[in-house]
Amino acid sequence: MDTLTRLEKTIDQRRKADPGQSYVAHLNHRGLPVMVRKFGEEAVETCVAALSGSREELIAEAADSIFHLMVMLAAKGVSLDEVMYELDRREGVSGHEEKASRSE
Ligand SMILES: N=c1c2ncn([C@@H]3O[C@H](COP(=O)(O)OP(=O)(O)OP(=O)(O)O)[C@@H](O)[C@H]3O)c2ncn1[C@@H]1O[C@H](COP(=O)(O)O)[C@@H](O)[C@H]1O
Repeated sequence: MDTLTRLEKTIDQRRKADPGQSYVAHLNHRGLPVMVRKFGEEAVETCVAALSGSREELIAEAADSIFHLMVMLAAKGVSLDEVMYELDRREGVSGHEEKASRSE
């Protein structure tokens, strides 16, 4: 099992755990707006690290962003498979091509 699949399973198992024992449960207990805000904060911190941080800081912030994105997706009932399916669907379609097809 790959890292993201294992993380998705762990997040699913911890969602309803004791918020005092589990950070995932703590976020779920606080609700969707907090999860969304945390993801937004981590995404901005990733941008800051990309512009002015070290390579190690960028890796750490990227990991925080992915973790918080996955917590938010789980709360919305969206699976990793669905996101991977969407990426697979786009495979081989140039971003330029896709954008042009939208303006037709
Ligand atoms: N991958 C992660 C992971 N990445 C980041 N974080 C936590 O995300 C938080 C982000 O840092 P912040 O400083 O922004 O948060 P904070 O200020 O401490 O918290 P807030 O009060 O603002 O919510 C930190 O507490 C990190 O420890 C993670 N917490 C958990 N996981 C995974 O989730 C699993 C389940 O965790 P628990 O639910 O805690 O058992 C773990 O085994 C890990 O695999």
